Amino acid sequence: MNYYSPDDSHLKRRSQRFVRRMFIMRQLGTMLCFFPILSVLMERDRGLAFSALLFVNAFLWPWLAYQRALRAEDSTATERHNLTLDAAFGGIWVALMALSPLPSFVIMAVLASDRYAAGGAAQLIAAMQAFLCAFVLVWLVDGAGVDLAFSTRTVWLSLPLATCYMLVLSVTSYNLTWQLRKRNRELERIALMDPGLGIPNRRLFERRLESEFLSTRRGDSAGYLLLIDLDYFKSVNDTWGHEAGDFLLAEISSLLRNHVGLQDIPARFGGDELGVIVHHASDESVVALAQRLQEKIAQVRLPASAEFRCSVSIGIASAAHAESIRHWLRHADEALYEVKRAGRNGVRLWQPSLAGAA
Ligand SMILES: Nc1nc2c(ncn2[C@@H]2O[C@H](COP(=O)(O)OP(=O)(O)OP(=O)(O)O)[C@@H](O)[C@H]2O)c(=O)[nH]1
Repeated sequence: MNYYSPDDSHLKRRSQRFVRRMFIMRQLGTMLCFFPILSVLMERDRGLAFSALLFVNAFLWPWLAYQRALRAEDSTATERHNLTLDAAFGGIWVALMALSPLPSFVIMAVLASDRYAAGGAAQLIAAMQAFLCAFVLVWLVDGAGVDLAFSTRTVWLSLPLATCYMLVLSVTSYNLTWQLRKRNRELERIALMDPGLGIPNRRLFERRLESEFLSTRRGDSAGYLLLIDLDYFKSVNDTWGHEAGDFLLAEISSLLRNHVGLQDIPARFGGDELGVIVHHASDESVVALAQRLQEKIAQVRLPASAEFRCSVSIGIASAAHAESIRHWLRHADEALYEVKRAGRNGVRLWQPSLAGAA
């Protein structure tokens, strides 16, 4: 089962948003088309019946299409069908205008860009087919007239359609892109943060590790890596339960967030192991920072036990001594191993003499 696929209610909400957006665009489009088409129909003396039909298409059809899509089992598919019907109606009006060039081309441009924005190439092709079928049919039945003259009034009445509609379409498309970008950023944040601890996860940590390593290599900073491992954490779980273990990890993470420098990055390295990338430090200052963290962590208490004392082992390595990120990580691990080996609850800075310790 794919746990990440959207559920039915989510899909329904998304469909309804699409239908509402299309309703607004359709209302605006048909209203702006109404005036230039009416102008041409009047110039060609098409009679009241066509004007009435145009009125229905411009002002009633958007409501009918909206209700039809909203009530449908599959709103998105019905709305796509509505979009194709719009194109067919467009073809009918272009035929009845005897291809009057200005309104016809503006209507075709609006239909094409709108269909493409709503449903990509598939929607555009379906719309073009519907447009051409309706156009050819009505045009032939209507006597295949071609009237290339148009009045100044028709020109003026076509301008709002050519300008306003395109502007609204661009704004709508931009807003959608912006929302998508915002959602992507949120998804990326979720993918790179540890949900329980509110600090970066190992994936983000490794990315930052790389940029810190390169920055140290360039001489822009002096990066250090702290690997922090909780001592006897298994016994915390065994004695006070997994929830107490989670609580402890969360307390220590929030403590790291609050006590490392603004440019330093705390993260969950995995399991009960945490890490901090220190952006710029010296051997003395980084050891002092690790000891301060150790003291703070020792003050953390479990709600279930006042006697409980927490201790951590911290291995430190400088990026300057490493040839690669892998080496840097290994050095920190070797330093941590040394602390564990020496009885835990300590801080150790990697030195070349420790190479191969772990
Ligand atoms: N509560 C809780 N426990 C976790 C989590 N992740 C890992 N653990 C537990 O952390 C324990 C780590 O155990 P070990 O690697 O043996 O380490 P330790 O008991 O701390 O022993 P030393 O590191 O040698 O001092 C395991 O029992 C894991 O189940 C977590 O997110 N929450």
